[in-house]
Amino acid sequence: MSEVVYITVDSSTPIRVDAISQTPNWIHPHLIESVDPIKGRQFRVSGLVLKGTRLLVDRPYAVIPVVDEPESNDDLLCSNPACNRRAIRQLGRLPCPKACIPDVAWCSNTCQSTDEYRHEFECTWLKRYAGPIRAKRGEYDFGMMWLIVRLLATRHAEMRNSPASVGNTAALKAQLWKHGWAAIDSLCGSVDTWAHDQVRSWTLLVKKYLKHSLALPHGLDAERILHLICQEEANSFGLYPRETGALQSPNPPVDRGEQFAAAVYPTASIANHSCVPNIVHKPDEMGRMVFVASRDILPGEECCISYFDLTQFADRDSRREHLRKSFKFPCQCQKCVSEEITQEATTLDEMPSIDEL
Ligand SMILES: C[S@@+](CC[C@H](N)C(=O)[O-])C[C@H]1O[C@@H](n2cnc3c(N)ncnc32)[C@H](O)[C@@H]1O
Repeated sequence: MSEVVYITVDSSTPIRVDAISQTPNWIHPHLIESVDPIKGRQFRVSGLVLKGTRLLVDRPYAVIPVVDEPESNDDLLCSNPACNRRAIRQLGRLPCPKACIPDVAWCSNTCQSTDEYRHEFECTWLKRYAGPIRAKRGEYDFGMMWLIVRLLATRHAEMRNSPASVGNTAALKAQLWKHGWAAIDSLCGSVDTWAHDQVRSWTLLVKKYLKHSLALPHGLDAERILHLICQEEANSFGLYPRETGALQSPNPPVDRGEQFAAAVYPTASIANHSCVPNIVHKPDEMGRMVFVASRDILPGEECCISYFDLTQFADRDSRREHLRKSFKFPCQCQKCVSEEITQEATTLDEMPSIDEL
């Protein structure tokens, strides 16, 4: 299949994300990983990358649909993680034979049978806990926990297919890019980042709903699952129909649309945030995260995405407030750092001099 997707960064120059094929993952040869002392891991480029160049196509390790009224909603994604396409009712989508929850569906018989082993892992848990969690804790906590269960379900399927890949740390260290569970295992995120009350609430959720049991046979201890929640919360992406990170949007600005899914990506999660990003990102029709350069990027430059819709939080104070509340880090991007320096210089200028005192 050869499909052309246009990502519009400004109305005059459409960026062409060319021929996204069926290849699973793709990383541009100039894209490298390095470490920043403040931000941690980051993407850089080792050579010039021109505007419009595709830099990354990354398959999700786990995805959940985020839709209202799943029974009638054609935005519901196929549960087979190798597919993730829309499961359209009129094209004969299939619900779970055990009727676990209406949010689970497959676009075809092939996808359903391919996904049988992985889905079996989540099915009993969903049937038993989805209703009570939704009723007692609400949709956000349910989605967060289901994403954790789906991460564990993919790990479960990965262990069956290639058990060595889950535990062979020496071999994994030799790889340039980590794959599979090893990549998820190395995601940033720790309990220290979160408020005490938040950690306590997650600890209770782990104890009540996510510990190793017959309904959830993951074999990991409660501390590791709590750490996985912290990793998921620091690294998951909302999936939206239009691109995130366009700086010069058309007038009037076009937002990125309604969220239809949430996902965790092994490689895309290395990207740090910038309020002046040089990458736009958008999921393709299979839920793979696609990064495209939104301007020319010079050798050695950091490549950043925007973690939120820049059309919604335009001024400095609303950006900072949103980052602090939703992402829990003080932004150290080029724009925020230079605004900080300007602010400090203005404050110094406004202070009375010694002669005036
Ligand atoms: C999705 S991860 C990005 C990769 C991460 N740097 C790592 O080491 O794996 C998000 C985390 O990176 C850090 N980060 C990302 N963008 C940042 C920014 N603009 N300023 C400071 N820290 C940032 C924060 O710790 C944030 O919670």
